[in-house]
Amino acid sequence: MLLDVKHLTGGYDGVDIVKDISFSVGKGEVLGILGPNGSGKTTLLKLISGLLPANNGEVLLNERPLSSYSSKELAREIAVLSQNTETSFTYCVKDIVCLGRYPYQKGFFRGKDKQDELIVNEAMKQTQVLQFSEKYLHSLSGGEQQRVLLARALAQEPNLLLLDEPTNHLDISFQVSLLDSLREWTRKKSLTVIAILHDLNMASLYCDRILLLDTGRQIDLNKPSIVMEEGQLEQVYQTSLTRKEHPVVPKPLISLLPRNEANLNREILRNLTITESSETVIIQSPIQFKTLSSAVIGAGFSWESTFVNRHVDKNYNCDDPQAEFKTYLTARNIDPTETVGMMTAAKLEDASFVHKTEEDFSVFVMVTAGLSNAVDASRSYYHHEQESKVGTINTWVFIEGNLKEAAFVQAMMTATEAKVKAMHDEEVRDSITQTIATGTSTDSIMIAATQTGNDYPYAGTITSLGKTIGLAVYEATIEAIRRNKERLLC
Ligand SMILES: Nc1ncnc2c1ncn2[C@@H]1O[C@H](COP(=O)(O)OP(=O)(O)OP(=O)(O)O)[C@@H](O)[C@H]1O
Repeated sequence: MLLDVKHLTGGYDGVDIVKDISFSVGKGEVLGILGPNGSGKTTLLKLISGLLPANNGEVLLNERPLSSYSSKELAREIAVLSQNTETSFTYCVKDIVCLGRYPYQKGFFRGKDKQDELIVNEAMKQTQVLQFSEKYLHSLSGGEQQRVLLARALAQEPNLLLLDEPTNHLDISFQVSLLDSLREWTRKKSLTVIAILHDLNMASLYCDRILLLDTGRQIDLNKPSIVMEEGQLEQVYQTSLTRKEHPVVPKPLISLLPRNEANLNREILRNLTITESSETVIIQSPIQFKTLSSAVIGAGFSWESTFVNRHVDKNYNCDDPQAEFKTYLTARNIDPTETVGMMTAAKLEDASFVHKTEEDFSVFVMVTAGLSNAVDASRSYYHHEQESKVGTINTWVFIEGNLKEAAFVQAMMTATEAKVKAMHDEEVRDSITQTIATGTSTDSIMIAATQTGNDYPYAGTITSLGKTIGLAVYEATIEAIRRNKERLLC
């Protein structure tokens, strides 16, 4: 281990600020320190760097007590980028970065050699401050000063880099570039980084492990996916927040919840405006619903307030239906960025609507069913060619409640199972296999929740929410199927 911190306790004027902290950091690791204001993060960093003497416990660097290092020796091992940028410098940028080479100078009057020049240049290149070489530090912006001081720390060629809010003054591009560079240096040069970060998501994305502090105590030390547990962060920061997984990399992301967004909002389902014509069924809401859908517009998870089920001719064929649908919506003054849009060749006059109100929540379902393309999912393997027939069952489920993501997925399963049962009970058949169909080959579904009111972690078939979804979707699908059958008979 490069660094071992054992039962470290310390503070100011005999008052212990950080208490009994223990952890080890290996070569090439990035350790993030998180915690609320005043929780002791900077104090801990000062104790680790030797700037502040410990009242108890010890810090071992390369298995040697910190106190056994001379100050020059220590400067070759540890570089510190502290929170307050030193704007009082009257040196130019290059001279400041050169100060990073001081621990390597042997004689008092010995100047910089070629090696020093190369290292200083490289550090300035990596932090993108070469263009400021001849400028004075105080003439630069806060973010530029921050990068110059980081260049000085890098010029020190330390094994351990201690950073106190290194992204403080940086815009998002420099934040990402700095943290990307840190990651690269840890891999290539076995540099070890301990960084105090305030941005939970940056910590999640860039740290191997996170040390979480609260009132000077070690609350957790683990990888981000474990430390960044919703309840634990809410407790430590005394703030409402919610955790989601990053859409691209396997790391958690934290979103803050503004207080007024958490208000109860009952009766929303009764305030939906439904406009029906042969061309569209449009449902509009005064609030945005959180939706999970397989729609042409607004697929996946999103927040939407307008829901459009659009009739298209059975010969509708378009290379880019998404672009075409967006143009269609825009021409009708409907904002595609707040819309879930589905298409169907089914007659929209046959749409069925079912509303169920329970004590704690309500569910509203709309189904349109065209059946000519009905398929048995267990035997669709025997469909050799893509049939040209068009038929779609579009199912919309609106829920008044606060659903966890798992509940969205379960609501989708429950609604699908209810649809399949309706197909079974109405004996809708797959025209190729002649077995009972389970749906059509182009079915689409949407679960939309107000995210207000009671919490629903689950929506499986035996939960109170699942029971109501199952019944409402079943009834609506049966009705839509019967109307479609009647139309075919006429
Ligand atoms: N030089 C000092 N002398 C006395 N008390 C101090 C000194 N520096 C900090 N403190 C106190 O120690 C406590 C922890 O401060 P510290 O700066 O370590 O917290 P922090 O977690 O880094 O906070 P922040 O997120 O606000 O930067 C605070 O209550 C602070 O007032």
